[in-house]
Amino acid sequence: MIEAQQLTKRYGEKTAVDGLDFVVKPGTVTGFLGPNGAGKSTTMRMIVGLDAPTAGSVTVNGRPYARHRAPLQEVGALLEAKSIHPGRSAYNHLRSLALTHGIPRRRVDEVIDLAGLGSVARKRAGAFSLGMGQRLGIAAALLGDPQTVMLDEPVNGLDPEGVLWIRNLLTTLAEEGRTVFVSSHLMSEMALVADHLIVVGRGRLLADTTVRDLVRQAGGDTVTVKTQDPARLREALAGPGVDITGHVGSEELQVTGITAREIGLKAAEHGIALFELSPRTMSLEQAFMDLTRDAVEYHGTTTTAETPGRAA
Ligand SMILES: Nc1ncnc2c1ncn2[C@@H]1O[C@H](COP(=O)(O)OP(=O)(O)OP(=O)(O)O)[C@@H](O)[C@H]1O
Repeated sequence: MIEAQQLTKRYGEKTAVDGLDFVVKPGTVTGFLGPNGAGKSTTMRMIVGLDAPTAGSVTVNGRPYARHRAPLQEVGALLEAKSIHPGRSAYNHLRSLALTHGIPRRRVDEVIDLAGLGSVARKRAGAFSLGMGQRLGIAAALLGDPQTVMLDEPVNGLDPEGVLWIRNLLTTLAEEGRTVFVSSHLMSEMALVADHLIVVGRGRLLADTTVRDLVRQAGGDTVTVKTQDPARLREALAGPGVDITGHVGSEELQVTGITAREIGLKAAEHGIALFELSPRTMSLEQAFMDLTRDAVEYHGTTTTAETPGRAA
């Protein structure tokens, strides 16, 4: 559990985080969303004591991070700043972290496997691709088997397989009852993995809601599903508030009132093959953009500068 109360950080004139109140609960994936410069990384740094709040407070499992006797076993964090010696192997990096925190050696092997680093664990971390670096960072975050896991933009630099791996990992960690807090500036990514969303803009709280409610507010909770067995899928998904339409004989259904994730899980539970599962993400992105429009620090422009003509 992470609890922020009137959490504030000022850098000189700049207020990066402005009176944030929120609670991140265990057993679910909470997405921390906001446009660039919204204050997500600053908030996360304060959660693990890398930055001190100017005002307010933030606790992890009831205490400020620094007051925990074994913080690595309490909170595992992947923050953007990497502190890995480039000449050291992934294995040695994790091994030394484990040694200094009283974590048994077998846990190092476990997280190496978990992060899919087995084949490169003995190579120099300095030669790692961005994606491998992310995996190593996540392995380090999980080393202490922490109850709370916090990841800042974890899918950055990952290939599609890595993105899928992260999604499954986050869901599994939440299912194990852990608190999972993950930042992103991509609504579409969060919609696939998070149950709850905390949205910030210019350091302020803009929304603290479920993905489902946000989508519903935006009127965009229709999911297109293509399946081998539409009749059985209809039966499996039927429930209060769920509406399913589709042409007779067609493999395609339009489903409202239930998320794509829930549809996927139900289909898997009933052993029904799906060929397509697409939430109407445009309206989700739109909901996010509407929410954060006034809070975006750096607006792009659609007018491009004139390119100087080439001399004939
Ligand atoms: N050390 C610092 N000194 C001065 N200003 C800072 C510092 N760190 C962050 N800021 C400013 O605080 C604001 C919030 O930054 P932060 O990195 O927390 O945002 P973010 O939501 O994580 O953004 P991004 O998605 O781009 O990573 C920005 O305007 C940033 O320029």
